[in-house]
Parts: sequence; structure tokens; C-alpha cells
Amino acid sequence: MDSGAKARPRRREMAAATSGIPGPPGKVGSRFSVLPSKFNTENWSLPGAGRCLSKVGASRRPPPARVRVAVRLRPFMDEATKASEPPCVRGIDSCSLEVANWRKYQETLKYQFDAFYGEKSTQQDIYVGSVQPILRHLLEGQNASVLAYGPTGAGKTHTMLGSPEQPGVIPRALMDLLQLTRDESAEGRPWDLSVTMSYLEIYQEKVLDLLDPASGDLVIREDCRGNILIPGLTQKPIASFSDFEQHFLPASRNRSVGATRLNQRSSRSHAVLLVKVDQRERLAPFRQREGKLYLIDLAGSEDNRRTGNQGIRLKESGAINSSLFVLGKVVDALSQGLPRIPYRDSKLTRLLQDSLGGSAHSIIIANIAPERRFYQDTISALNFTARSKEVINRPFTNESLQPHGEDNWSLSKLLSTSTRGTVLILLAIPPLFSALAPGKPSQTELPGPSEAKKAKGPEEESAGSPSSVAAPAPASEKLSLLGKLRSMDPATLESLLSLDRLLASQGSHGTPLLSTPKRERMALIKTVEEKNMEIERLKMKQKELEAKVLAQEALDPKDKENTPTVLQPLPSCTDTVAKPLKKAVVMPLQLEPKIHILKRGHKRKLEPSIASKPVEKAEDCWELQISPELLAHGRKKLLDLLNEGSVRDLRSLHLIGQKKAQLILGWRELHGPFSKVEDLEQVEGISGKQVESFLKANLLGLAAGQTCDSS
Ligand SMILES: Nc1ncnc2c1ncn2[C@@H]1O[C@H](COP(=O)(O)OP(=O)(O)OP(=O)(O)O)[C@@H](O)[C@H]1O
Repeated sequence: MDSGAKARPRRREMAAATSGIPGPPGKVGSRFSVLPSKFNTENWSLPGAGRCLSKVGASRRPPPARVRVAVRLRPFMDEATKASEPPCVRGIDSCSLEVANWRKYQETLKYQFDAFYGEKSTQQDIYVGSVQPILRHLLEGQNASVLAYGPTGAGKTHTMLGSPEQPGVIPRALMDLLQLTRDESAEGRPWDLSVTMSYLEIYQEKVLDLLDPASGDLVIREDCRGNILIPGLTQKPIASFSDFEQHFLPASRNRSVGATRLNQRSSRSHAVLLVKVDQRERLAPFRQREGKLYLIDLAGSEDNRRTGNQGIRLKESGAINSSLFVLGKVVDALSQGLPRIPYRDSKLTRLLQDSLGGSAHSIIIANIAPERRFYQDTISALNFTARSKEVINRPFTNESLQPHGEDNWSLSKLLSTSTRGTVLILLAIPPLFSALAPGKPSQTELPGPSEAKKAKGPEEESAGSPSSVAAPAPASEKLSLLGKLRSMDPATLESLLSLDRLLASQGSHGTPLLSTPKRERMALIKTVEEKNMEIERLKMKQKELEAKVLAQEALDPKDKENTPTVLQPLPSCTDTVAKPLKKAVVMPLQLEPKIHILKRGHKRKLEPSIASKPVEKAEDCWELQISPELLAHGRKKLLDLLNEGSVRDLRSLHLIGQKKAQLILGWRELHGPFSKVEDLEQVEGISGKQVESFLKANLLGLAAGQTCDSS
């Protein structure tokens, strides 16, 4: 099996990863003493901030960024095991590996990822090969995240944190990032950069601030721009690596760790280090950007028969496993392009909303172990990772204008750049913003007045004097107009974007707008109002149409006969434009009988009593068709059961006994979810004919269930 067939191998500098070549000599004076002394420019060329912007802003839409996946195999932990058993995983090259197939010993299962790091790979290899390249996005005002995934004891904490002798991803990334921000904010450069850190853990579905353990369970929120926020989470400014160590090391000791049979220091929580890079432009137009880096050490999935967990460990393990289960569901939903992604089903996935299917450049490092006792966990981790590489993110630049100076604000700029993959966020002038924001802006989201003052350049002081900002009539006028913009519905915003594009095509580019802000703004705002009126008109029209339909139904007795109960007007069907459409979709379906048993020319004739006994007759007439809606519904139900059901659930299906249920579960573990019911044929021991009988028996049963439910 080649589960990585779709991935394009990146055959770059990964040879070192498998050969175990050590990294360059370390920096002195740090507890993590083996950090690279300077950036490896061969592997990572970091563009300047100005160049980054033009690169991002130039294309109309940011290119999608697939979640990148790397696998790291740790070495055997003791010589005796190494001598007594062969490893169950073997590297093929720098991107692929193979695992023994316990079902067919003569076969192996092959996987392909963006990178594979063998047991001899060093911390430096993983960092340089997979993590360092994404750091540059932070300076572009984009988000990035690194997740260590894998079973307990497979080396996640070793990879992320490491030890003073072998520092992992976290200290290396911080060291590099801080150096980069210092370089970028050097005198003569256009941007001022500052870095802050937060550190939290998700322990038994509670979000705990490791920098302030007394603060209790924190809530995760999403702002109006879709950013995930944790109000009240401590944010510490860090200017140097020693600042970082000063906060990070004591906080790490607050992390929940405990001994299990598989790991003496097993992480009992998911740990999330959040590093924010804030950039402020020193000269006009005084932009500001924020890039967030999540460095996440997930707790490992645990098989409690092997960990020997009891009491609190068992409870912890339950929370860990269920959040990882939701993580799997999120990845499945994303990779299958399902409309609903269950982010809210766990705190972990809610927090990772940005990183998976969101706006971050993400890399998942799956840690696996070579020992035979980890075999099932290894297969599960590899399957999860293989599915993750199908997940697409859409990173964009978080950019806004600094909250000072009236002329910095330009709606046109806001709209036009957002169509090119750079989102300009409206922060506006502080007094205006406080009135515009739905709630009080958190300290972490808004720069304080002193910071804003500090960021003011000399040009700004003269151009946007306080008196011009505070001129009473225009300010209050703008306030109400801006308020309208904030509450604008997405369709209106989309229309505005088109308008902006039109303006741009007619020669109204960003700079002229900046120089004549009021007139342009007023013109745009007028258009917004016109659009709003148009929407109102459409709503009225929709209501009229709906009333007509209802009146027609009342007049037409024939229709009424067919639809005595289902056509009751929905309570809120006239509230919005969208709801009447819903009704229009529902009506024709409900006018039809639940099961259509259509006669095929050469087949058995339909019996007169068929309508009163749909189930028995339908069972006799599998060759006759079930209505397509019911068929689809039944298939979906079956598929869900096949993908999520336990042995017991599966046994509740017709023609599935204990043995077949186990075979199905085994297949699912090895290959991931079934994409269609017919895939059952791929399960060893289930023939095509059996699948056909299975479908017949179960679909008719489910269809009958549906009829009974609704009758
Ligand atoms: N690549 C490696 N080289 C050497 N030792 C390693 C490597 N990976 C892991 N180890 C060692 O294996 C043990 C378990 O690793 P670690 O604690 O990182 O696992 P984990 O996946 O984080 O487990 P848990 O989920 O239980 O926290 C540790 O003693 C660690 O030092």
C-alpha cells in the first residue's frame, strides 16, 4: 500500500536527516547549548520585511498551503530489545518508510511524507529541515504552527523541547526568531519588531495558563475576524533568549507530567507555546503586522492495557484520547472537504482551528517508535499523519494600520488589499475603536496609548494632529458610518470588494485614496448604503413571493391533499432571504411518498397493498428502486456506522457478525475511514457478493426505519 501517493516528495536537504550528521557547533551561555551559531542560509533564506509584503500583496489570492507532515522514528530505548527484535519500521529514503504488515508478513505498508527522519537523525536535522523554513512567515505577519503528534513514549517532548544537551524545536526556534527580530529592527530598517510569549496546557479539557497557574480554566474565543483568542492569557515580552528561559523554564515545571508504564515522564496534557511577533512600520503608512507561532507538544495517545493506567492516570488518559479522537475527526472532515468541521468538540481542536484548515503554515511532526509493542500505535499515527497532509490551509497576512493618525485609515486600502491575500484589520483611532468594538478590546489585542505614541513617527505627528482627529462633526459622522461597516453582512462586504476592484480598474489606486481620504470614503460609504437598500428591497420581494406561494397552496385543494401536514409555514421563514429558499427545497421532497417502488419493465408487478406495507414488500423487491433521497440517506448512515461504530454497533447491522465486525475495525485502523460503503469489499474476508447482500439487507432496513420514523 502506498498511502502517500498524492504527496509530492520534497527531495531537499534531508539526506542529513537519515545519516545523522550532527549540526553546527552551539552557542555559548545558554542552557540549550547546542544551538546553531548562525543561520544556515543554504536551507533558509529569509527575505526582508519589505520584500515579504510585496510578495504577499502582489498576488490576488494567497496560494493555499498544504499542511506539511514529517515523521521521526526514535531509536530503540534499550539495547536488549534492539538485539532481540527487528524494528517494525524501516526508512526507505528521506521521504518514505515502510512498516511490516502483520496481516500478510510477506508484504509491507509503504508511506510517503514530506520528510522522514530516521533513528539516527539529530535535533538539528529536524529543526533545519522542517521547522526553520516556516519561521520566515512570521515576519510576513502570517501564522505558523508546529505540532508534535504520536503515541506516548515515542519522542514528542524530546523533539519539541529536548534536553540541555540536545535542545529541541522550541529553544532552537526561539533563539532564531529572537535573532531575526533583532536584525529586522536594527537601526535604519523600516520596521520595529517585538516578541511576546504565552504558555498554556490543556489538561482534562481545561485551558490552564502555565505562566500564571492560579488563573484557572480559561475560555477560548473567536473574534469577528476568525482569530482564536484566549482572553486573560498571560503574555510576557521577551527581548532575548535569557528572557525566554526565565519565563519558560519555571512554567514548564508547572506542566502536568506523570509516570506510566510506557514513559517515566509522560506528558499528561497538551502543551502550547504561543509566540507572537508584532511589527510596526516606522514610516508612513505606519502599518502593523502580527504573526503567531504555535509550538505544540501534544499528549500521546494511550492504550490503557499497556500503560497500566489507573485512577487519575486513567482519567487523564480518557481526556487525552478523546481530544485526539476529535483531532482525528477534524482532520478527516478537512481532508474529505466536509461542510462541518467539529472544531468545537474539544478544546484542543478549537485552539488548533488556525493551524488545521485555517490561516497558519503548519507542520505536523509524527513521532513513532521502532519497538513491536508500539506497532498498532505506529500504524494509527502514520494513518493520521497521511490524512493530515490532505489538509489545506490558507495563510494570509495580518496587517493593519497603527492606531493613530486619521489619514492612516483608508477603507479602500482595507478592502482592496484584503482581496489580494493581505487582510488589513481595522483598528482605527483609539477613541473610535472603543466605540466600534463589540466588547472591550483585550489588552493583548490592542496596543496601549503609550505604545501607540511611541510608534508615531515625526511625519505622523505633523500630518495627523490631535485636533484634526477630534474635529467633532466629522468624527461622530464617521463613527456611525464605521459602525455600519462593522455590522455589514458578508454579501455587502463582497459587493464593496467588487466596487473597490472597479475603482482600482478605473485608476483609483491606494495612494490617491490615501491623499484624498474623506471624499473617497464618503463615496464608498454611500455605496454601502445603496447596497443595503438594495438588500432590503430584495428581502421585501422575497417576502412577497413567499406570501404568493402560501396563498396558492391555500387555494389549490389538490396540492393541499398531498401536503396536509408538511406545508405548515415555518415559524421564522420570512426573517431572512435565505430561509424561504430552504422551504423551497423541502417542499418537493415532502410531496413525494417516502419510498418510491418503481416498476422495472421486465420485473415483478407492484402489488396494490404495497403502500401500506412498504417494508416487507420492499424487501421482496430489492430490484425495485428506493427513492434516491432515502438511498443516499441510508448509505450515509451505513458509512457513518462503518467509520465510527464499535464492534457492537457493527454487529447490529444485518449480515455482520463478530468476526466481520473485527475485520472492519482492523481495516479501518490500517487504512483510515471508508470513503464509500462499497469499500467494504477491500476488507479481507468480505467478498463483492457479500457486500451486495449487505447493502440490500441494510439499506432496505434503514429505509424502512426512515419511513416508520416519519410516519
Ligand atoms: N530521538 C530520540 N533520541 C533519543 N532518545 C529519545 C528520542 N526520542 C525520545 N527519546 C527518549 O524517549 C523517552 C520518551 O520520550 P518523550 O518523553 O519525548 O515521549 P513522548 O512522546 O513525549 O511521551 P508522552 O506522550 O508520554 O509525553 C525519553 O526518555 C526521551 O529522552
